[in-house]
Amino acid sequence: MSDKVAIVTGAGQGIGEAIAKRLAKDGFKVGLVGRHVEKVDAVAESINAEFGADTAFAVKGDVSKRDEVFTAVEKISDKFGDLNVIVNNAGVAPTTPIMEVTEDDMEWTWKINVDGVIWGTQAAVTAFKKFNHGGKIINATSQAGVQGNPSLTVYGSTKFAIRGITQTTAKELAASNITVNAYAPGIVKTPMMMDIAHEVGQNAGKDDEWGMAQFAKGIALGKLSEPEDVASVASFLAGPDSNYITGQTIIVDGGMVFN
Ligand SMILES: NC(=O)c1ccc[n+]([C@@H]2O[C@H](COP(=O)([O-])OP(=O)(O)OC[C@H]3O[C@@H](n4cnc5c(N)ncnc54)[C@H](O)[C@@H]3O)[C@@H](O)[C@H]2O)c1
Ligand SMILES: CC(=O)[C@H](C)O
Repeated sequence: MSDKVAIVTGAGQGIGEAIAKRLAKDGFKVGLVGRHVEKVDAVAESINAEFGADTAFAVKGDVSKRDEVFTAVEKISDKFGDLNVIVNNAGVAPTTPIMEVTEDDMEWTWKINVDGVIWGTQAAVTAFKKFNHGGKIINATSQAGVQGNPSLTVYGSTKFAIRGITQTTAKELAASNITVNAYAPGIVKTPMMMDIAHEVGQNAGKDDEWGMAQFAKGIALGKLSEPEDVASVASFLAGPDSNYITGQTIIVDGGMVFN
């Protein structure tokens, strides 16, 4: 059981929702941050119904905007009186065949996926120091940040970048008793992945199932993961058993953990 406080960004659906629910089950107070406040409110309500009122608290915030991230972290840490873990989960994944990449694709995707990790890290470290203790930073990369995926150059470049940020910040923050790690899911059944499968299928004149198969066959087990599989790794990284692990990326593929 934990009496600690965690924040999860992009917690309105998919992997972020699963992580928020798992950390609540682990005993955390959970702050949920999302662009669409009605979605994170709904997840917070379901968590409070299951784990007790005031377990979860939702705040609107766009992770690409530094001020909104700091405001969200301040609101949540003020509400619960502490902060111990942040999960920089929010992300977007446009399908971008290399010859179709635009400047907007690059700016939009990097501002959310990469800037969002930087702002979440800065805001969390600011809170850890305010409460005079260390903490844990957990970033969302991807198998697409470990191996190149065709049609995902822009997205994949952000996920490779997040692995690098995880390593650099882990070294910078170790002296402050702050660990930084990342989870790298394989192919997980979420709206993001369904959208990619649809786009890839459409681009090839095929159906969504064909599009999904283009990714699953490239993954070690060729199996799809559930958001809860990823949440189990986030639970480990948020808990005390991972206190001496930092700068690492844990691959979650087909419901199994690889490294
Ligand atoms: N689904 C997969 O197969 C898969 C695999 C590997 C990695 N990932 C990563 O896991 C994370 C979650 O993915 P998912 O599949 O649950 O995605 P999803 O699209 O289903 O959910 C992402 C959530 O993030 C939110 N979000 C997007 N931009 C935001 C912003 N600017 N500010 C705040 N919230 C924002 C969305 O509203 C959504 O609720 C992402 O970082 C993704 O790159 C997903
Ligand atoms: C294709 C993939 O790995 C996800 C979206 O990160």
